[in-house]
Amino acid sequence: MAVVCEIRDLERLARRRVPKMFFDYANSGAWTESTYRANSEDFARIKLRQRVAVDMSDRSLETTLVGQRVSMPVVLAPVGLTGMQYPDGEIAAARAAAAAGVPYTLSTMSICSIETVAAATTTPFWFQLYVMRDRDFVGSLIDRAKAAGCSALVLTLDLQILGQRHNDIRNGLSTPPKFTPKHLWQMATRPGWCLRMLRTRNRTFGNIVGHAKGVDDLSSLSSWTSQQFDPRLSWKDIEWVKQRWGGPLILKGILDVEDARRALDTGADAISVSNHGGRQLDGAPSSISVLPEIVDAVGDRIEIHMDGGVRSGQDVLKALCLGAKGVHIGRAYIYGLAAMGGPGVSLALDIIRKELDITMALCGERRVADLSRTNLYHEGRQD
Ligand SMILES: Cc1cc2nc3c(=O)[nH]c(=O)nc-3n(C[C@H](O)[C@H](O)[C@H](O)COP(=O)(O)O)c2cc1C
Ligand SMILES: CCCCCCC(=O)C(=O)O
Repeated sequence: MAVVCEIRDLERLARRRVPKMFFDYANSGAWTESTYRANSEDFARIKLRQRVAVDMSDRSLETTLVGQRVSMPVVLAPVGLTGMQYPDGEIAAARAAAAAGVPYTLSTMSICSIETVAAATTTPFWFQLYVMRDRDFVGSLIDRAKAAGCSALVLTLDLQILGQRHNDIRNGLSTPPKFTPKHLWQMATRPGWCLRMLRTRNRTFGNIVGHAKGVDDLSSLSSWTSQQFDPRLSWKDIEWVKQRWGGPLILKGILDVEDARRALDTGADAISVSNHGGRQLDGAPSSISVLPEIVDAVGDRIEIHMDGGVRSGQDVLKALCLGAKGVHIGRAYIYGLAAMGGPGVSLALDIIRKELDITMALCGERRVADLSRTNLYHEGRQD
Protein backbone atom coordinates (compact mmCIF):
# COMPACT_ATOMS: atom_id res chain seq x y z
CA MET A 1 0.00 0.00 0.00
CA ALA A 2 1.50 3.33 -1.06
CA VAL A 3 2.06 5.90 1.71
CA VAL A 4 0.19 9.14 1.04
CA CYS A 5 1.65 12.20 2.79
CA GLU A 6 0.86 14.98 0.35
CA ILE A 7 -1.23 15.83 -2.70
CA ARG A 8 1.62 14.87 -5.07
CA ASP A 9 1.34 11.28 -3.76
CA LEU A 10 -2.31 11.25 -4.80
CA GLU A 11 -1.33 12.62 -8.21
CA ARG A 12 1.09 9.71 -8.72
CA LEU A 13 -1.59 7.18 -7.75
CA ALA A 14 -4.18 8.84 -10.01
CA ARG A 15 -1.82 8.61 -13.00
CA ARG A 16 -1.55 4.87 -12.44
CA ARG A 17 -5.30 4.25 -12.03
CA VAL A 18 -7.11 6.34 -14.66
CA PRO A 19 -6.94 5.90 -18.47
CA LYS A 20 -4.47 8.33 -20.00
CA MET A 21 -7.00 10.49 -21.87
CA PHE A 22 -8.89 11.30 -18.64
CA PHE A 23 -5.80 11.72 -16.47
CA ASP A 24 -4.30 14.06 -19.10
CA TYR A 25 -7.57 16.00 -19.32
CA ALA A 26 -7.19 16.86 -15.64
CA ASN A 27 -3.44 17.15 -15.53
CA SER A 28 -2.84 19.52 -18.44
CA GLY A 29 -3.04 23.19 -19.30
CA ALA A 30 -3.60 25.13 -22.51
CA TRP A 31 -0.96 25.50 -25.26
CA THR A 32 2.56 25.64 -23.81
CA GLU A 33 1.17 25.26 -20.27
CA SER A 34 3.17 28.30 -19.08
CA THR A 35 0.24 29.65 -17.04
CA TYR A 36 -0.55 26.19 -15.71
CA ARG A 37 3.03 25.90 -14.41
CA ALA A 38 3.18 29.50 -13.15
CA ASN A 39 0.13 28.89 -10.95
CA SER A 40 2.15 26.46 -8.80
CA GLU A 41 5.62 27.96 -9.27
CA ASP A 42 4.53 31.42 -8.08
CA PHE A 43 3.19 29.93 -4.86
CA ALA A 44 6.60 28.36 -4.23
CA ARG A 45 8.31 31.76 -4.50
CA ILE A 46 6.34 33.22 -1.60
CA LYS A 47 8.06 32.68 1.73
CA LEU A 48 6.45 32.40 5.13
CA ARG A 49 7.41 34.40 8.20
CA GLN A 50 8.14 32.14 11.14
CA ARG A 51 7.09 33.37 14.60
CA VAL A 52 7.85 31.73 17.95
CA ALA A 53 6.69 31.76 21.56
CA VAL A 54 3.07 32.57 20.67
CA ASP A 55 0.33 30.64 22.50
CA MET A 56 -1.01 28.27 19.84
CA SER A 57 -3.17 26.07 22.03
CA ASP A 58 -6.53 27.36 20.76
CA ARG A 59 -6.67 27.47 16.96
CA SER A 60 -9.54 27.55 14.48
CA LEU A 61 -9.81 27.39 10.70
CA GLU A 62 -13.55 28.11 10.69
CA THR A 63 -14.94 31.03 8.74
CA THR A 64 -17.83 31.96 6.44
CA LEU A 65 -17.97 32.04 2.65
CA VAL A 66 -20.79 33.98 0.97
CA GLY A 67 -22.51 33.92 4.34
CA GLN A 68 -22.20 30.14 4.82
CA ARG A 69 -20.26 28.62 7.72
CA VAL A 70 -17.35 26.40 6.64
CA SER A 71 -14.89 24.35 8.68
CA MET A 72 -11.99 25.84 6.71
CA PRO A 73 -11.82 28.39 3.87
CA VAL A 74 -11.53 25.75 1.14
CA VAL A 75 -14.03 24.95 -1.64
CA LEU A 76 -14.06 22.07 -4.12
CA ALA A 77 -13.95 23.87 -7.51
CA PRO A 78 -16.17 22.84 -10.42
CA VAL A 79 -14.50 20.18 -12.55
CA GLY A 80 -16.05 18.94 -15.78
CA LEU A 81 -16.15 15.18 -16.43
CA THR A 82 -15.45 14.37 -12.77
CA GLY A 83 -17.46 11.20 -13.17
CA MET A 84 -14.95 9.94 -15.74
CA GLN A 85 -12.12 10.07 -13.18
CA TYR A 86 -14.11 7.77 -10.91
CA PRO A 87 -17.66 6.51 -11.49
CA ASP A 88 -20.26 8.75 -9.88
CA GLY A 89 -17.33 10.94 -8.89
CA GLU A 90 -19.52 14.00 -8.41
CA ILE A 91 -21.56 12.21 -5.74
CA ALA A 92 -18.41 10.96 -4.01
CA ALA A 93 -16.85 14.44 -4.03
CA ALA A 94 -20.04 16.13 -2.81
CA ARG A 95 -20.33 13.66 0.09
CA ALA A 96 -16.66 14.03 1.03
CA ALA A 97 -16.98 17.83 0.99
CA ALA A 98 -20.11 17.70 3.16
CA ALA A 99 -18.38 15.41 5.67
CA ALA A 100 -15.44 17.83 5.79
CA GLY A 101 -17.67 20.88 6.22
CA VAL A 102 -16.65 22.62 2.99
CA PRO A 103 -18.69 23.47 -0.13
CA TYR A 104 -18.67 21.31 -3.25
CA THR A 105 -19.27 22.96 -6.63
CA LEU A 106 -20.96 20.85 -9.30
CA SER A 107 -19.96 21.78 -12.88
CA THR A 108 -22.46 22.35 -15.67
CA MET A 109 -20.25 19.83 -17.51
CA SER A 110 -20.54 17.17 -14.84
CA ILE A 111 -21.29 13.54 -15.58
CA CYS A 112 -23.83 13.14 -12.75
CA SER A 113 -26.68 15.61 -13.14
CA ILE A 114 -27.79 18.22 -10.59
CA GLU A 115 -30.75 16.01 -9.68
CA THR A 116 -28.65 12.85 -9.36
CA VAL A 117 -26.20 14.54 -6.97
CA ALA A 118 -29.04 16.18 -5.00
CA ALA A 119 -30.81 12.83 -4.60
CA ALA A 120 -27.63 11.19 -3.29
CA THR A 121 -26.66 13.89 -0.79
CA THR A 122 -28.21 15.78 2.11
CA THR A 123 -26.01 18.89 2.29
CA PRO A 124 -26.63 21.71 -0.23
CA PHE A 125 -23.89 22.07 -2.83
CA TRP A 126 -22.93 24.95 -5.13
CA PHE A 127 -23.67 24.89 -8.85
CA GLN A 128 -21.37 26.26 -11.56
CA LEU A 129 -23.02 27.73 -14.64
CA TYR A 130 -21.77 28.06 -18.20
CA VAL A 131 -23.79 30.32 -20.46
CA MET A 132 -24.91 28.57 -23.64
CA ARG A 133 -26.44 30.13 -26.74
CA ASP A 134 -29.81 28.63 -25.86
CA ARG A 135 -30.85 31.00 -23.04
CA ASP A 136 -33.99 29.00 -22.32
CA PHE A 137 -31.73 26.09 -21.50
CA VAL A 138 -29.45 28.27 -19.34
CA GLY A 139 -32.55 29.51 -17.50
CA SER A 140 -33.67 25.94 -16.97
CA LEU A 141 -30.25 25.03 -15.51
CA ILE A 142 -30.58 27.89 -13.02
CA ASP A 143 -34.11 26.76 -12.13
CA ARG A 144 -32.94 23.17 -11.71
CA ALA A 145 -30.11 24.28 -9.39
CA LYS A 146 -32.62 26.26 -7.33
CA ALA A 147 -35.06 23.34 -7.20
CA ALA A 148 -32.23 21.05 -6.05
CA GLY A 149 -31.47 23.40 -3.14
CA CYS A 150 -28.05 24.56 -4.37
CA SER A 151 -26.76 27.21 -1.97
CA ALA A 152 -24.61 29.33 -4.31
CA LEU A 153 -24.19 29.86 -8.06
CA VAL A 154 -20.71 30.13 -9.55
CA LEU A 155 -20.91 31.83 -12.95
CA THR A 156 -17.81 31.08 -15.00
CA LEU A 157 -16.78 33.93 -17.31
CA ASP A 158 -13.50 32.73 -18.78
CA LEU A 159 -14.59 29.86 -21.03
CA GLN A 160 -16.96 31.06 -23.71
CA ILE A 161 -14.31 29.83 -26.15
CA LEU A 162 -12.39 26.71 -25.22
CA GLY A 163 -8.62 27.19 -24.82
CA GLN A 164 -6.61 24.81 -26.96
CA ARG A 165 -5.37 21.85 -24.92
CA HIS A 166 -2.87 19.86 -26.93
CA ASN A 167 -3.08 16.69 -24.86
CA ASP A 168 -6.85 16.49 -25.34
CA ILE A 169 -6.46 16.93 -29.08
CA ARG A 170 -3.73 14.29 -29.27
CA ASN A 171 -5.74 11.91 -27.10
CA GLY A 172 -8.96 12.41 -29.08
CA LEU A 173 -10.75 13.03 -25.79
CA SER A 174 -14.48 12.33 -25.89
CA THR A 175 -17.13 11.20 -23.48
CA PRO A 176 -18.35 8.56 -23.45
CA PRO A 177 -14.99 7.28 -24.73
CA LYS A 178 -14.72 6.21 -28.36
CA PHE A 179 -13.76 2.60 -28.85
CA THR A 180 -10.69 3.05 -31.05
CA PRO A 181 -7.76 0.64 -30.57
CA LYS A 182 -5.80 3.39 -28.75
CA HIS A 183 -8.63 4.12 -26.33
CA LEU A 184 -9.39 0.45 -25.80
CA TRP A 185 -5.73 -0.10 -24.91
CA GLN A 186 -5.74 2.84 -22.48
CA MET A 187 -8.79 1.39 -20.77
CA ALA A 188 -7.57 -2.21 -20.81
CA THR A 189 -4.45 -1.15 -18.91
CA ARG A 190 -6.68 0.29 -16.17
CA PRO A 191 -8.95 -2.71 -15.45
CA GLY A 192 -10.07 -1.45 -12.02
CA TRP A 193 -11.37 1.75 -13.58
CA CYS A 194 -13.15 -0.22 -16.35
CA LEU A 195 -14.84 -2.61 -13.92
CA ARG A 196 -16.04 0.23 -11.72
CA MET A 197 -17.22 2.23 -14.72
CA LEU A 198 -19.32 -0.69 -15.95
CA ARG A 199 -21.30 -0.49 -12.71
CA THR A 200 -22.65 3.01 -13.34
CA ARG A 201 -25.00 4.37 -15.96
CA ASN A 202 -23.59 7.89 -15.59
CA ARG A 203 -21.06 8.08 -18.42
CA THR A 204 -21.88 11.27 -20.27
CA PHE A 205 -22.81 14.88 -19.46
CA GLY A 206 -25.83 14.41 -17.18
CA ASN A 207 -26.99 18.03 -17.08
CA ILE A 208 -27.04 18.43 -20.78
CA VAL A 209 -27.71 15.35 -22.81
CA GLY A 210 -31.36 15.10 -23.65
CA HIS A 211 -32.10 18.60 -22.36
CA ALA A 212 -31.04 20.97 -25.14
CA LYS A 213 -31.05 21.04 -28.93
CA GLY A 214 -28.05 19.54 -30.71
CA VAL A 215 -26.12 18.53 -27.61
CA ASP A 216 -26.09 14.80 -28.15
CA ASP A 217 -23.09 14.74 -30.46
CA LEU A 218 -20.23 15.00 -28.00
CA SER A 219 -17.63 13.23 -30.11
CA SER A 220 -15.47 16.35 -30.42
CA LEU A 221 -15.54 18.35 -27.22
CA SER A 222 -14.02 21.48 -28.71
CA SER A 223 -16.34 21.70 -31.72
CA TRP A 224 -19.28 20.88 -29.49
CA THR A 225 -18.31 23.67 -27.08
CA SER A 226 -17.99 26.21 -29.89
CA GLN A 227 -21.46 25.27 -31.14
CA GLN A 228 -23.12 25.45 -27.73
CA PHE A 229 -21.29 28.04 -25.57
CA ASP A 230 -22.27 31.64 -26.25
CA PRO A 231 -19.32 33.84 -27.30
CA ARG A 232 -21.55 36.94 -27.01
CA LEU A 233 -21.71 36.67 -23.21
CA SER A 234 -21.31 40.18 -21.76
CA TRP A 235 -21.66 41.98 -18.43
CA LYS A 236 -25.30 42.80 -19.07
CA ASP A 237 -26.14 39.07 -19.14
CA ILE A 238 -24.96 38.81 -15.54
CA GLU A 239 -27.88 40.93 -14.37
CA TRP A 240 -30.25 38.42 -15.99
CA VAL A 241 -28.48 35.46 -14.33
CA LYS A 242 -28.50 37.26 -10.96
CA GLN A 243 -32.23 38.01 -11.19
CA ARG A 244 -33.18 34.52 -12.26
CA TRP A 245 -31.01 32.89 -9.59
CA GLY A 246 -31.77 35.21 -6.66
CA GLY A 247 -29.18 33.66 -4.26
CA PRO A 248 -25.46 34.04 -3.53
CA LEU A 249 -23.57 34.63 -6.79
CA ILE A 250 -19.81 34.19 -7.36
CA LEU A 251 -18.21 35.41 -10.61
CA LYS A 252 -15.37 33.05 -11.56
CA GLY A 253 -12.50 33.79 -13.90
CA ILE A 254 -11.55 37.36 -12.93
CA LEU A 255 -7.84 38.01 -13.49
CA ASP A 256 -7.72 41.72 -14.21
CA VAL A 257 -8.30 44.75 -12.00
CA GLU A 258 -10.60 46.41 -14.55
CA ASP A 259 -12.74 43.27 -14.74
CA ALA A 260 -12.80 43.09 -10.94
CA ARG A 261 -14.16 46.66 -10.83
CA ARG A 262 -16.72 45.76 -13.49
CA ALA A 263 -17.70 42.66 -11.48
CA LEU A 264 -18.30 44.86 -8.46
CA ASP A 265 -20.93 46.82 -10.40
CA THR A 266 -22.95 43.64 -11.03
CA GLY A 267 -23.74 43.34 -7.32
CA ALA A 268 -22.34 39.78 -7.18
CA ASP A 269 -21.51 38.49 -3.71
CA ALA A 270 -17.97 37.34 -4.53
CA ILE A 271 -15.43 37.08 -7.30
CA SER A 272 -13.03 34.23 -7.84
CA VAL A 273 -9.60 35.25 -9.10
CA SER A 274 -8.87 32.47 -11.54
CA ASN A 275 -7.29 31.60 -14.87
CA HIS A 276 -9.21 28.32 -14.99
CA GLY A 277 -6.21 26.37 -13.71
CA GLY A 278 -4.12 27.46 -16.73
CA ARG A 279 -6.55 25.77 -19.11
CA GLN A 280 -7.70 28.87 -20.99
CA LEU A 281 -5.41 31.85 -21.81
CA ASP A 282 -1.89 30.49 -21.83
CA GLY A 283 0.49 33.39 -21.12
CA ALA A 284 -1.86 34.94 -18.56
CA PRO A 285 -0.30 35.55 -15.13
CA SER A 286 -0.76 33.12 -12.28
CA SER A 287 -3.79 33.72 -10.07
CA ILE A 288 -1.67 34.19 -6.94
CA SER A 289 0.47 36.88 -8.62
CA VAL A 290 -2.53 39.10 -9.46
CA LEU A 291 -4.47 38.45 -6.27
CA PRO A 292 -2.88 41.34 -4.27
CA GLU A 293 -3.67 44.01 -6.87
CA ILE A 294 -7.28 42.83 -7.16
CA VAL A 295 -7.61 42.77 -3.37
CA ASP A 296 -6.21 46.31 -3.21
CA ALA A 297 -8.67 47.50 -5.87
CA VAL A 298 -11.95 45.94 -4.68
CA GLY A 299 -11.28 43.79 -1.61
CA ASP A 300 -12.98 46.20 0.76
CA ARG A 301 -16.24 45.96 -1.21
CA ILE A 302 -16.59 42.33 -2.32
CA GLU A 303 -15.56 38.90 -1.01
CA ILE A 304 -12.58 37.57 -2.89
CA HIS A 305 -11.90 33.93 -3.60
CA MET A 306 -9.12 32.47 -5.71
CA ASP A 307 -7.97 29.26 -7.36
CA GLY A 308 -5.12 27.93 -9.47
CA GLY A 309 -2.10 25.87 -8.49
CA VAL A 310 -3.15 25.16 -4.91
CA ARG A 311 -1.55 21.85 -3.93
CA SER A 312 -1.11 22.22 -0.18
CA GLY A 313 -2.40 23.86 2.96
CA GLN A 314 0.62 26.14 2.76
CA ASP A 315 -0.63 27.41 -0.61
CA VAL A 316 -4.07 28.00 0.94
CA LEU A 317 -2.45 29.98 3.75
CA LYS A 318 -0.44 32.12 1.30
CA ALA A 319 -3.60 32.99 -0.64
CA LEU A 320 -5.39 33.90 2.61
CA CYS A 321 -2.46 36.10 3.63
CA LEU A 322 -2.73 37.91 0.29
CA GLY A 323 -6.40 38.69 0.86
CA ALA A 324 -8.46 35.73 -0.38
CA LYS A 325 -11.36 34.80 1.88
CA GLY A 326 -11.92 31.46 0.13
CA VAL A 327 -9.54 29.19 -1.77
CA HIS A 328 -10.91 26.75 -4.34
CA ILE A 329 -9.06 23.56 -5.19
CA GLY A 330 -9.45 21.66 -8.46
CA ARG A 331 -6.82 19.08 -9.30
CA ALA A 332 -5.81 18.60 -5.66
CA TYR A 333 -9.09 16.80 -4.93
CA ILE A 334 -9.47 15.30 -8.40
CA TYR A 335 -6.17 13.41 -7.89
CA GLY A 336 -7.61 12.00 -4.67
CA LEU A 337 -10.87 11.05 -6.36
CA ALA A 338 -9.12 9.44 -9.33
CA ALA A 339 -6.76 7.57 -7.02
CA MET A 340 -9.33 6.10 -4.61
CA GLY A 341 -12.83 7.55 -5.03
CA GLY A 342 -14.59 9.37 -2.18
CA PRO A 343 -12.02 8.38 0.49
CA GLY A 344 -9.36 9.96 -1.75
CA VAL A 345 -11.24 13.28 -1.75
CA SER A 346 -11.52 13.07 2.04
CA LEU A 347 -7.81 12.31 2.24
CA ALA A 348 -6.96 15.31 0.03
CA LEU A 349 -9.06 17.55 2.28
CA ASP A 350 -7.50 16.08 5.44
CA ILE A 351 -4.02 16.70 4.05
CA ILE A 352 -4.83 20.31 3.20
CA ARG A 353 -6.54 20.94 6.54
CA LYS A 354 -3.59 19.56 8.52
CA GLU A 355 -1.02 21.48 6.47
CA LEU A 356 -3.02 24.70 6.81
CA ASP A 357 -3.41 24.27 10.56
CA ILE A 358 0.25 23.44 11.23
CA THR A 359 1.50 26.21 8.95
CA MET A 360 -0.79 28.79 10.54
CA ALA A 361 0.50 27.79 13.98
CA LEU A 362 4.15 27.98 12.91
CA CYS A 363 3.45 31.45 11.51
CA GLY A 364 2.21 32.43 14.95
CA GLU A 365 -1.48 32.86 14.06
CA ARG A 366 -4.54 31.24 15.62
CA ARG A 367 -7.39 32.38 13.35
CA VAL A 368 -7.62 32.46 9.56
CA ALA A 369 -9.11 35.97 9.78
CA ASP A 370 -5.89 37.19 11.40
CA LEU A 371 -3.67 36.15 8.47
CA SER A 372 -2.29 39.06 6.45
CA ARG A 373 0.59 40.09 4.23
CA THR A 374 2.68 40.60 7.34
CA ASN A 375 2.91 36.79 7.58
CA LEU A 376 4.79 36.62 4.27
CA TYR A 377 8.03 37.48 2.61
CA HIS A 378 7.48 38.10 -1.08
CA GLU A 379 10.34 37.59 -3.56
CA GLY A 380 12.74 37.30 -0.68
CA ARG A 381 11.61 40.38 1.23
CA GLN A 382 8.78 41.12 3.59
CA ASP A 383 5.72 42.73 1.99
C1 LIG B 1 -10.26 18.70 -15.31
C2 LIG B 1 -10.77 20.08 -15.03
C3 LIG B 1 -12.05 20.44 -15.43
C4 LIG B 1 -12.54 21.70 -15.13
N1 LIG B 1 -13.84 21.99 -15.44
C5 LIG B 1 -14.36 23.19 -15.06
C6 LIG B 1 -15.72 23.47 -15.26
O1 LIG B 1 -16.49 22.64 -15.74
N2 LIG B 1 -16.16 24.69 -14.92
C7 LIG B 1 -15.34 25.65 -14.38
O2 LIG B 1 -15.79 26.76 -14.09
N3 LIG B 1 -14.04 25.38 -14.15
C8 LIG B 1 -13.54 24.18 -14.46
N4 LIG B 1 -12.25 23.90 -14.21
C9 LIG B 1 -11.40 24.90 -13.54
C10 LIG B 1 -11.49 24.72 -12.02
O3 LIG B 1 -12.75 25.08 -11.54
C11 LIG B 1 -10.44 25.60 -11.31
O4 LIG B 1 -10.53 26.91 -11.78
C12 LIG B 1 -9.02 25.06 -11.51
O5 LIG B 1 -8.99 23.67 -11.50
C13 LIG B 1 -8.09 25.60 -10.42
O6 LIG B 1 -6.80 25.17 -10.63
P1 LIG B 1 -6.15 23.90 -9.88
O7 LIG B 1 -6.68 22.70 -10.58
O8 LIG B 1 -4.69 24.10 -10.11
O9 LIG B 1 -6.57 23.94 -8.44
C14 LIG B 1 -11.72 22.65 -14.48
C15 LIG B 1 -10.44 22.28 -14.08
C16 LIG B 1 -9.96 21.01 -14.33
C17 LIG B 1 -8.59 20.64 -13.87
C1 LIG C 1 -17.13 20.06 -23.55
C2 LIG C 1 -15.92 20.46 -22.82
C3 LIG C 1 -16.09 21.79 -22.18
C4 LIG C 1 -15.12 22.01 -21.10
C5 LIG C 1 -15.84 22.28 -19.84
C6 LIG C 1 -15.06 21.87 -18.67
C7 LIG C 1 -14.02 22.86 -18.34
O1 LIG C 1 -14.31 23.94 -17.90
C8 LIG C 1 -12.63 22.52 -18.53
O2 LIG C 1 -11.78 23.33 -18.16
O3 LIG C 1 -12.33 21.44 -19.07
